[in-house]
Amino acid sequence: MTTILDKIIDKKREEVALLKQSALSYETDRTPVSFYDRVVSSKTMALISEVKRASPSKGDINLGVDPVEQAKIYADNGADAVSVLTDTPFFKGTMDDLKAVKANIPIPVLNKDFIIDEVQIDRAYASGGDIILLIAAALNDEEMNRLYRHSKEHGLDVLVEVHDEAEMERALKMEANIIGINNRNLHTFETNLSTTERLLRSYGKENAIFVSESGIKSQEDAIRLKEAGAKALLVGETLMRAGNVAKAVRSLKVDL
Ligand SMILES: O=P(O)(O)OC[C@@H](O)[C@@H](O)c1c[nH]c2ccccc12
Repeated sequence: MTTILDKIIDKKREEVALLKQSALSYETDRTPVSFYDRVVSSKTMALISEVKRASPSKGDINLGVDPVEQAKIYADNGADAVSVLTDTPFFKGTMDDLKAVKANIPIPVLNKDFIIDEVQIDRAYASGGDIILLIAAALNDEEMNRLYRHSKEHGLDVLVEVHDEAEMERALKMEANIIGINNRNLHTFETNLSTTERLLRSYGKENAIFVSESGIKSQEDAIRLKEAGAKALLVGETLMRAGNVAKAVRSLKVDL
């Protein structure tokens, strides 16, 4: 069965091939801002708030958004990082969104994309990204390790995303220090917060920061995930649709 994730990755291979042909060189020298350090010393549950115009599961979410204005509201109201979706064909985001956001906020920025090659990491680094996403469901062990090391060589934090026990084992084996538990199954799009609860019952004592991702709507959800052992949340759609974004951000910042 070809799933949406397979389709996205196929398309991403074309994009990467073009990117390599364009032979841009991404030499820059900057020191990324650490999300890990910020979370380790935080007394509240950390919040990664996302700029997401559209998605394959929800269609158009908020096409009129100004990414910079949205990110500023996030940062001003206590978000610990801003995630910017940069995939264009499926999420209607761009690398320019990431650059613009980075230029306007002091907190770390996550380049949310389907990373399959070093060239994307170099581009993220040069564009101001501080955190890279590596999705276990889209990469084998060799790829994950290689891309993880490449990111670390640039001083980038890496969020390793898992959805089940087997992927969690792989993330722990490579000693990922930030592990995202995606409540959404990227093959079927089903979202269930009990995914975080189940995985943290088995692995919550392991030495990593656990981020619960997707499908988070309310302060009750945040508290439930805190009780499960998550130290951070990744929230997109709820914030992109909120009538009062500032208030929505503040309501998701709960004490640990
Ligand atoms: O909009 P939500 O349900 O709050 O989800 C945010 C984030 O977790 C989601 O965008 C996401 C998690 N992992 C991904 C991987 C690729 C693209 C998107 C994602």
